[in-house]
Amino acid sequence: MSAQETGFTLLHDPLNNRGSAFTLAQRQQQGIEGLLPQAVDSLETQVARIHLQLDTLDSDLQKYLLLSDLQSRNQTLFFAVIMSDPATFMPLVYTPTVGEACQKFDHFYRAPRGVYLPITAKGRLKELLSHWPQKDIRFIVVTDGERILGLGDLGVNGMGIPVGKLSLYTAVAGVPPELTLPITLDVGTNNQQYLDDPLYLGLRQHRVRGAEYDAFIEEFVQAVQALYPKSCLQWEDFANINAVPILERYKDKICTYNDDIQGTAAVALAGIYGSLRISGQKLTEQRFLFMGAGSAGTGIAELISEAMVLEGLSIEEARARCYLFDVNGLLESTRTDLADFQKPFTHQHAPCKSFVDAIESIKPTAIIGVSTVPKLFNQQVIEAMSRINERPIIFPYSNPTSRSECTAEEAYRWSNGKAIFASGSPFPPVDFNGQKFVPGQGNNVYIFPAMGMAVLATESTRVTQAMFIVAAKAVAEQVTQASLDSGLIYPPQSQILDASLRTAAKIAAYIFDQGLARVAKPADIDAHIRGMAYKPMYA
Ligand SMILES: O=C([O-])CC(=O)C(=O)O
Ligand SMILES: [Mg+2]
Repeated sequence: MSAQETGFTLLHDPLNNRGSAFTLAQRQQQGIEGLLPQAVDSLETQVARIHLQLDTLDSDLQKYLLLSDLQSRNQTLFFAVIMSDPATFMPLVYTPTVGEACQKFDHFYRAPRGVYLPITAKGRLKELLSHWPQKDIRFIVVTDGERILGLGDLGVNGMGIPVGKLSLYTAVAGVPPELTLPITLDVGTNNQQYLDDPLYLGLRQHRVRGAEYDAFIEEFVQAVQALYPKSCLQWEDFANINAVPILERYKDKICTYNDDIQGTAAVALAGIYGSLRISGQKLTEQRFLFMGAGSAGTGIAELISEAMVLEGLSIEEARARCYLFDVNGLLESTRTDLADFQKPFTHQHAPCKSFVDAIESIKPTAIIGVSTVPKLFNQQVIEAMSRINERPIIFPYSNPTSRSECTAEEAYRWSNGKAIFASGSPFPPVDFNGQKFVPGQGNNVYIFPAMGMAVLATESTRVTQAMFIVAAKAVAEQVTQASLDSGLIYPPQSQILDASLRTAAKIAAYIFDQGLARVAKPADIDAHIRGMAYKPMYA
């Protein structure tokens, strides 16, 4: 706790508040004796009290709100609770519950969190950013709220996503919370429901586009660079039209990445590597068909292609093994409605409007759903995949659960237990034909916190595509044979902190080898990272 901070303000500072765990000596020293009941709790007792409070609530949204209030009151306790049982708490502070929390953010708004930068403040972004109390910021997750999960344009209500992602940087990979900063850029919203809602909290105008938007982003990037020169900027849940050009513009200039494009790509690649351990096949033998042709789909396709190049294919041969399908059908060379970023995956093929026909013709070994449209992997689709493949790879990656292309139960049932399955949002285990299947969560949460920890430990100047391939391999390597036997192709969530620290160490080693680090290489990278990792304890 800081020297000047005494008394009442200390009890209202979430970074330093200990609530009922302040010792009697601390209470006397800080002038807060009498402001708390007499008992002095251990952190364990405080955690048990929160568990008890959560048990009285029956909706996940209520639990989310309780945890969010706790985060604004006592951060140590918040992280101690989340880290006490990540498999239980991740679905509450992250997908799927965070999706519902974002949709209703303006109705349930309590304490402010993070920084809001409206386009009406252009020219003054540095000033607004400087109001954030912490000065050493290493990770920023920023959104403009236009494509929140698969839920679409939620305007400033999207702030739940940067907040949730950064909580996981800490809970899942040990990045100290005071080094993180969630930001929402408010350029308006095209969501009429919000524009008509008197409780909506953002600018009441349609989204700004074009040169004015680009200039706003540029001013924002410059302000971040000026105030936080060691920070890594993570773009999150921007619409394709902005996500792709922003990443292109900045990826070779600053330490930055797009989680939806690159983080999702890496977790998909990890899932493919894991699946190949089950099927015994080679990456270069696979054919991928994507449902959805946005930046997540092309991002995965590109990273898979780059990984195939490492195994001997040319980039053209590799991309030729990745096909995309969207609302207008298969991406093929007669289509005239395609964007530049989709063209590398647009191949010679007859026009095809039916996904099942595309499966019959292309004979993919894997289908990956990034469409945000639920139920597109229907019985016919899964049956077709199961006819063509001994072990079809079925990845419905859209989030939250309500947008998933199919459920785990459907995939196992319709494939007669043959599917190698992973989904973007979590599904519970499935009993089918006397066998228990544990579906993996193919979510970028296996990647972005680890990437953050690696960047922190190395002060890397860049985040490169190759770093995501290293991350994917590191995640897949850790999956045990026992997990694979139950169908689980990712490390179990109960051990996600340990898994992320291992992944971070692998990425960090690569960063040092590539000369991208701004700190000297420690003798033992693993120990260095574990030593830096945040532990939820009162200092
Ligand atoms: O947040 C998640 O669960 C994964 C993700 O980035 C998205 O769906 O946009
Ligand atoms: Mg996202």
